[in-house]
Amino acid sequence: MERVYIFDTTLRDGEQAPGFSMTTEEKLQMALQLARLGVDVIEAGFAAASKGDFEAVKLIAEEVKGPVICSLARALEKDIELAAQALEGAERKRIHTFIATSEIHMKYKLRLPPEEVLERAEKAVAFARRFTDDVEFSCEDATRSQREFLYRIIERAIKAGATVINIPDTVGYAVPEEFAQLIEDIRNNVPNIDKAIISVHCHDDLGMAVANSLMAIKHGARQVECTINGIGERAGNAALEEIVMALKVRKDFFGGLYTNINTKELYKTSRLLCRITGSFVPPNKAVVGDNAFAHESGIHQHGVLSNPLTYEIMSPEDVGFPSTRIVLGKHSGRHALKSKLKEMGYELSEEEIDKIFEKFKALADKKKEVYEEDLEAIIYEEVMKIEEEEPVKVLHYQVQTGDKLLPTATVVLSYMGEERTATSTGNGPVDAVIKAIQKALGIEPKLLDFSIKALTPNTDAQAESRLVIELDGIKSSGRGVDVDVIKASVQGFVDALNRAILRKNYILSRQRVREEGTV
Ligand SMILES: CC(=O)SCCNC(=O)CCNC(=O)[C@H](O)C(C)(C)COP(=O)(O)OP(=O)(O)OC[C@H]1O[C@@H](n2cnc3c(N)ncnc32)[C@H](O)[C@@H]1OP(=O)(O)O
Ligand SMILES: CC(C)C(=O)C(=O)O
Ligand SMILES: [Mg+2]
Repeated sequence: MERVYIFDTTLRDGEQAPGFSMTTEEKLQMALQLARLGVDVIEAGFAAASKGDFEAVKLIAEEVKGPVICSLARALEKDIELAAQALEGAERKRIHTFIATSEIHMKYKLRLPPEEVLERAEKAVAFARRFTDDVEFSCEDATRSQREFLYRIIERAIKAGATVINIPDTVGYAVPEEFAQLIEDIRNNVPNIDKAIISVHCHDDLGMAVANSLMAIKHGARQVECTINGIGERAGNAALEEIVMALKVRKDFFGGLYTNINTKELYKTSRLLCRITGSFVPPNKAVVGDNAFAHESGIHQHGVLSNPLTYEIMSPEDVGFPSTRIVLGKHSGRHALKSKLKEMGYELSEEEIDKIFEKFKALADKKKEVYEEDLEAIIYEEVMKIEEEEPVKVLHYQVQTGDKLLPTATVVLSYMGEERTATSTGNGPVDAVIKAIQKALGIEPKLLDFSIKALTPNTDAQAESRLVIELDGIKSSGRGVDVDVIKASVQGFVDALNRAILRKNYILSRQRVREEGTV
């Protein structure tokens, strides 16, 4: 078994993408999570970039234990000195210095002849070695560089003391077979290559960053540079979660290679980054997207309900994803519907299910997803043939809140026609009003999920609340919409409560019928 080192550059290359800048505190929070995830190296930033980035690298170096902490630096003494200063407090530190090696970069960007680039690379590595014996050297734009020149600069960098040689596909130009050949060629043509670890750093401009990284690993690279959710310059870097899970799921193909990543932390890490940057991954994103373990079509749902392995090559638990999600929509079938109804507590005859299925399909043709509330409406109408009166009705509520006030709410509601009043405080206005409703009813349902979102991007937008609660073992969901977020939350909570109470009554009446043997 051979280890592949995971070098995370979310906080350096990832942060370079427009809209992904993080504050020092946010970078620290992310670095602590990366340490829990088990990455081997955290590239915490580019100390010479700004005072803020210097502070972030310094704070991470002092606070985060476990991984090697690294700072990027140009092949310049001033950059390397700043990197070394920022890293002083680290348990283990690495300086990562780089210079471009392609003709186009050397000619137009650096305006330096190749021999001068060779000299600078060598000097930079030797200078960095004064501060640490862990020095990484990158040949920027390696995939568009001349092979012979690459071999020479790598050899010189290793002689000068580089312990890791990174081969970046800076502009995402390579294709997997060609990139694998480049790694093979470096292994075969750089005489002292055995004294350094080969690393790769791929960009996704043509959507091949992960494929290129994996092929390089297959051909001898033992460090891979990547980012959470694949964030990074332009189209991004290779996604950490995809590389790690590919190595794990396809260990048959990758021949005994392993990483030290605790894959159960992957989803949490991805979501933390989304929350910090305010940028969410697309639903179809591999490994961590909302739909990565969701199934809407009937044939797939039937398969997954019988055995998840029919349509899932990894389990949601493996990556810390909440669970497989069976989504009811127009492509769903009877098996999924039956399973959902059972989960909701309804045990219905085949004839009843047929009726519900017909109505469900008709509804699904009109809307994207059919929720529990929609199914319940069909059940009440088609099976129970009742128009239930809502057991709980909020008649009036009042909330006091402010930056120097303890949020307090008073609620007047009716429960089965009986008027009740209660007052409660809470962490915020929504918490206070929900606690007051619970107090008035003398119940404490568990709040399993609560989200509130604006339906349009204006300050006067309608807010939509969605809640899932559990009352006496019965799970139910509710929804509320209003321009006032507190009112939308109250509506959603009461909606979920009413559904739970009605469902409980239904289950009890069915039980009674079964016990008495009458209809
Ligand atoms: C592929 C990559 O991801 S590389 C990393 C990219 N990341 C960043 O650039 C983020 C941080 N960067 C910054 O904050 C700024 O660019 C700084 C502070 C580093 C430099 O800012 P400035 O001094 O104003 O220079 P500016 O960014 O305009 O130009 C870059 C300079 O660095 C030089 N340079 C670029 N790469 C290197 C290198 N590896 N080694 C030495 N010099 C380099 C360029 O030739 C140019 O030099 P010049 O000013 O003599 O023309
Ligand atoms: C600094 C280097 C490693 C880089 O980010 C790139 O070449 O893409
Ligand atoms: Mg890069």
